[in-house]
Amino acid sequence: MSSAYFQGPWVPAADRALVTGGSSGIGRDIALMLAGAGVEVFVVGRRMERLEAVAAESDGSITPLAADIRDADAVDAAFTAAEAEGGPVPLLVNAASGAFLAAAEDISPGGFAAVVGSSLNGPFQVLRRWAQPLLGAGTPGAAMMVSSALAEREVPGAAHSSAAKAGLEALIRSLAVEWGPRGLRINSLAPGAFSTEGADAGMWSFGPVHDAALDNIPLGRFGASDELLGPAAFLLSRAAGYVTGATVVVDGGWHLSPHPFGSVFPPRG
Ligand SMILES: CCC/C=C/C(=O)SCCNC(=O)CCNC(=O)[C@H](O)C(C)(C)COP(=O)([O-])OP(=O)([O-])OC[C@H]1O[C@@H](n2cnc3c(N)ncnc32)[C@H](O)[C@@H]1OP(=O)([O-])[O-]
Ligand SMILES: NC(=O)C1=CN([C@@H]2O[C@H](COP(=O)(O)OP(=O)(O)OC[C@H]3O[C@@H](n4cnc5c(N)ncnc54)[C@H](OP(=O)(O)O)[C@@H]3O)[C@@H](O)[C@H]2O)C=CC1
Repeated sequence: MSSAYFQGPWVPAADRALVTGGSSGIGRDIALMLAGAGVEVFVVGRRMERLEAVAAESDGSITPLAADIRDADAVDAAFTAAEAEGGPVPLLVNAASGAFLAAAEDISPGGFAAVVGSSLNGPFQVLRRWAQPLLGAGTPGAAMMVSSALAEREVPGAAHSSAAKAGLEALIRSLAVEWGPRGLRINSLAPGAFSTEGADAGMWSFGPVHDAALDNIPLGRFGASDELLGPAAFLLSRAAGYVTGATVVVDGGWHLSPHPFGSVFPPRG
């Protein structure tokens, strides 16, 4: 991944970063972008072999750390490992999350908990554990949480995910206020529809939802992965030094659509 995203004032705000969800899709692209700009990166995900594959694409600057972000002890162990040599990690990207398409009445308590766990509770554990040593040491830092362009919209077929992402946005605003005076910036990057390994196997694998999304994006197409990298680089750079509690929406205008997910879910026979 090119370091060209970081130029001029868009210098990474620090030289060490932890990226959850760094083994696939959006998180992987961001991890490789940071590594290409000379940042030491720790990638976190559940499956070690996929993390190792991303690390192998770097020049040794990416270190894989396996953890499920829903497991507070595993999150603590990952940060402890990342902090072992260089101390608190000033840059955080949380891209890990999971969702599946289902009619609301078919979402079991376990299914709801799995999605909210990976999209709200887990990200909170990650943010809290990231912040604790920085706050203790008085070291500045910047976090970018990957939310969703539809966090404040209706998303039939993904009620659990949209509720969790709305909660994540609210969480970010509160933490930006609590931690801002102590040197931490917390923002969110809100993607619209992007083709990734996980989303293609999930959300976008159901043709009617894929097509309804496409029909409702004002710019008329899904986003290209490199179209997220510039906004991500900005939020993680010194150029964003006065930006906190903000959401940068990168969605071709999708959130402005009257019915962003259409009305095709649940399927009506
Ligand atoms: C606008 C778009 C916004 C967001 C987009 C994206 O996020 S794109 C990002 C795309 N990337 C990803 O999404 C990342 C990969 N995705 C994931 O990791 C999974 O979607 C996950 C979140 C369910 C993981 O949870 P896990 O490891 O704990 O998995 P588990 O197998 O142990 O199941 C736990 C519970 O969930 C239930 N359940 C599971 N699937 C379905 C289903 N299809 N149908 C119904 N239910 C389902 C399962 O039955 C069980 O409930 P039970 O039996 O206890 O009542
Ligand atoms: N693609 C899209 O159209 C959209 C994506 N988003 C958001 O963008 C982010 C990235 O999504 P995308 O790249 O598409 O998804 P992918 O499924 O391709 O990547 C998800 C990554 O998160 C990791 N992950 C998932 N669950 C956990 C967990 N519980 N603990 C630790 N790691 C986990 C996965 O690794 P592993 O499975 O090995 O754990 C993988 O590295 C997510 O927050 C998603 O909600 C938002 C709107 C639209």
